Amino acid sequence: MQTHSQALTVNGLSHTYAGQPAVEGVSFHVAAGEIAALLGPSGCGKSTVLRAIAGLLPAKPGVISLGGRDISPLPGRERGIGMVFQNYALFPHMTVAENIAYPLSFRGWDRKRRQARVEELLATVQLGGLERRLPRQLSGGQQQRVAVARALAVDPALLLLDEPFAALDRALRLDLQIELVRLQQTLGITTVIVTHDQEEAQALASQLVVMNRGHIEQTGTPAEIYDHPASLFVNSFVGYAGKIRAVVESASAAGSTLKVSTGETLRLPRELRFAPGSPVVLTVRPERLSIVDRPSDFTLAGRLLVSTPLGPDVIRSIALADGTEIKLTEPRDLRRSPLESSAPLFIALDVVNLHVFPAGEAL
Ligand SMILES: Nc1ncnc2c1ncn2[C@@H]1O[C@H](COP(=O)(O)OP(=O)(O)OP(=O)(O)O)[C@@H](O)[C@H]1O
Repeated sequence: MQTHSQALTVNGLSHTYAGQPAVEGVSFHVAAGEIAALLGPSGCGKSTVLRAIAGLLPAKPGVISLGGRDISPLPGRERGIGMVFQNYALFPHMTVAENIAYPLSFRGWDRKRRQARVEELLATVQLGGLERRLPRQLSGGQQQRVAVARALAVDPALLLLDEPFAALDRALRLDLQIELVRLQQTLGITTVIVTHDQEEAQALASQLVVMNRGHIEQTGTPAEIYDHPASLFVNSFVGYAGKIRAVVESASAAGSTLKVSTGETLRLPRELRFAPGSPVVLTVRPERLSIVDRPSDFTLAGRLLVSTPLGPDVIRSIALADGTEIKLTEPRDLRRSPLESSAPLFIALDVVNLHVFPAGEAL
């Protein structure tokens, strides 16, 4: 099966529901053949953006172009877009074959041509032999594949998926995620997926568009966003980050000094763009912390609260001197004697890579 994937550009998209702004000034670009994820908490406007791209809502104002052509004035049906909704929206009284063929009848395809296309699509989504079933006679995963096949029927230049795995259990979700990536790579179709699950977004997409309260916080590859979050919100939403409050004491090219909420002083070997006296939040990724025997300019004293094994790693919850809790992960070392709960210890921070944000930023 061949597709003609095209680049998607959304520029300055806004939408209001009954005078209430839902999304404002949303702009991003997805290269042809790429898979992008619109990621953010419930209610941040992801589905609204997707529906506007699909032509189900007007982009007021805003320009949406596909393959360099402004499609904003076109009705949804003429945009060359396939969409899979959260609940799949299959017609319950139609068979699998009829559901998939539905968009083709609008295009005036005759019966024979429709049949051949349905067969091809059923093979693509590995549902051969189930064409006469009704949706209720299928599992959730099979229903989702029918919805994907229907979205692909008209050979769209863009595939939109709104929380396509939300209704499925964890194990099946992983299988279908792998299947979707394989299908997307085989077809090379430009795809935008909406999800509130950051792990799902990182696993599926080569580009993340992180949204918060109707606007975009950051776009970038999963690694860029994880390693260089543009805001405290992004840092906290994509992956876990421990948060430690501090006040900047001095900041110069030779290094910066911070007074931590625990009363301890930390030295950072870099200049911070904060004036002395600024309240800040330090964020630390669990895998970048380590337990050490002795204090230094880069350590904070802590107490082990609990250790939980997770596959090859162990996750440790640590309380700092003022009660601030942070998490640390390290490879499970079977040779080492287990750390005792409430044992005093020192946490070495990765002072090169930790992030510093203004304390006033919403968490
Ligand atoms: N039809 C509607 N009428 C009025 N307000 C709406 C409508 N649809 C969405 N909203 C509001 O617009 C905002 C964005 O909603 P949207 O569904 O786009 O968010 P979302 O990020 O997709 O959320 P979720 O993950 O929960 O689906 C929310 O505040 C929501 O309550």
